[in-house]
Amino acid sequence: SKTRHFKWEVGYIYASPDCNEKILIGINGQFPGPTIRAKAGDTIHVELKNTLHTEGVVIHWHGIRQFGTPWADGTASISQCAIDPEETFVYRFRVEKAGTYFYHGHYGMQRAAGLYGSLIVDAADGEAEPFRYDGEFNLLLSDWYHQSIYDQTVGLSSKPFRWIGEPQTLLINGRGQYNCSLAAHLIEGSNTCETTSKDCAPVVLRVLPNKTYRLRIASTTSLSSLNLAIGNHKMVVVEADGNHVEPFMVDDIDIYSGESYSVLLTTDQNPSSNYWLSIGVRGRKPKTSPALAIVNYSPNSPSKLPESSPPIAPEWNDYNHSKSFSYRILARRGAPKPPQSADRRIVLLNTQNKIDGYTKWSINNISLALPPTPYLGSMRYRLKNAFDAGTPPENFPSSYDVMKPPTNPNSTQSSNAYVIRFNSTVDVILQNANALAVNVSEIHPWHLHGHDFWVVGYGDGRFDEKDVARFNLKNPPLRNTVVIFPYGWTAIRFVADNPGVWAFHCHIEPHLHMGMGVIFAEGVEHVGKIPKEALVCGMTGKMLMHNHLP
Ligand SMILES: O=C1O[C@H]([C@@H](O)CO)C(O)=C1O
Repeated sequence: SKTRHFKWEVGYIYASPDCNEKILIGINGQFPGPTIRAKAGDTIHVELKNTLHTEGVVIHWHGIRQFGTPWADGTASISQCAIDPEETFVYRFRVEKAGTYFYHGHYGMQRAAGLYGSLIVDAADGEAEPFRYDGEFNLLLSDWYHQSIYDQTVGLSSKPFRWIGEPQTLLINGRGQYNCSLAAHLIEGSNTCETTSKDCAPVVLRVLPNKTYRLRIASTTSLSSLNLAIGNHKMVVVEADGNHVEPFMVDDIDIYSGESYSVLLTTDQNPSSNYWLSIGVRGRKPKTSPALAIVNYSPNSPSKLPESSPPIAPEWNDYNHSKSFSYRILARRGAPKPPQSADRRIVLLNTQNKIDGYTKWSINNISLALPPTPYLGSMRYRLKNAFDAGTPPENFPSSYDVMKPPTNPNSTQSSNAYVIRFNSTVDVILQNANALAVNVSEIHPWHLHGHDFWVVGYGDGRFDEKDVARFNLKNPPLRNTVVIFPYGWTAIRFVADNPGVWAFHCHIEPHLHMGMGVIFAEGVEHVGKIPKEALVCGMTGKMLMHNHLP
């Protein structure tokens, strides 16, 4: 195995991802950031310089466990201090498992400003994936707003609340078309795209007939849940979040923010034609046009547009369609099985509510407020008063009606954390509920840092003790992100075997910003020597840490 070195500068750049010029956060002048490609077992070494003018930055390596390197998880206030402007921080960590991953900013709403890129881990030398393919494509999906993340952040934290609304454009590999469609000639009422900027040129997947391609698909959207389909073609799902799944064939896949998949695409259709790859919004009434890419059968010209309309996506609120897709995702035969019982069960009720008239999201009536000192340091060094004391609740009142808006919408804020016994097995039940408005319950994709977890069950309505008997302990899929459906619950199981402090949160950027997350701490006493640079800032910080007082 190798150490792979990268030297990055994070900074603002002018770009036109959807043919409209904006400023966004790029890396080395690129958007999306450079793709990291490595082999399982390699060490990644990223020397990251912050060249943003007036704000800190951190980068989270989404799906990478950071086993033994919890300080490299890249979560501001949790695993490290934000890196100050002009400072350099070294992220050094191992990538243990082959799969499709990505990285992104985890400070404020910087991910939504474009701070993301792909991280792809190939099988180690001498190892093979349990499926074969002739070539591959990488599709990093995102959504794009014309409003800046500063406008958004202030709006979300204002009274009255200003919601960010739906995105203007969906992007594939950082490119999209605003307010126009490549398929305008086939879709009544849509505008033709007239632009020459290569920033927003359509993505073309150039294929040969009768081959099998692996499409690596990851979503780092700020808000949108997505559905992806390819005209005339079926896909076989083989990977989810860096874990092999039992292969199954579909017409379309749903992908929520924070998730990744690999699908196999066999180019067995009429080769004289090209085909659309289309991505649309689900779970929220779509106001954003689908993003289109072109599957270009060689030797056709890539500019030969497909003759048929883009594939019809399922209705945005067809939750049965989405559920049946999620329920089909099961571990591949031979995959690691979960412990057959858990030592602890934590039930997390997700509610939208109010604090002093501000709109928030809370978990068991606590909205997460991050402390100024990163938990990893304050817990490792047992500092008092660095964050709120006390254990957050493990459950919610049995009188709470998850099908109705909260009778008392008022909630509280806290930075308290769940401390989990090292090496114990934990079940978490994510319970969805009605939001503040009547008859509204939204999709939330939850992402756990530092772990993969088994998805052991889903259900509608309120979770009940007797649902435990229905948990799938035979072939539950391992993942790092899982969705809770409107008015439903999702059960996960994991082993707390990774010393560190880990965020567990809704991957919707504005929802995290509104407090939708919790903190898990496990085995912090076993955390090795934390690089001082993670916990202090500047030379005075280093000097004081070294106790070399003048
Ligand atoms: O957090 C959210 O706030 C809005 C809405 O509930 C209030 O404007 C919305 O759709 C969210 O997901």
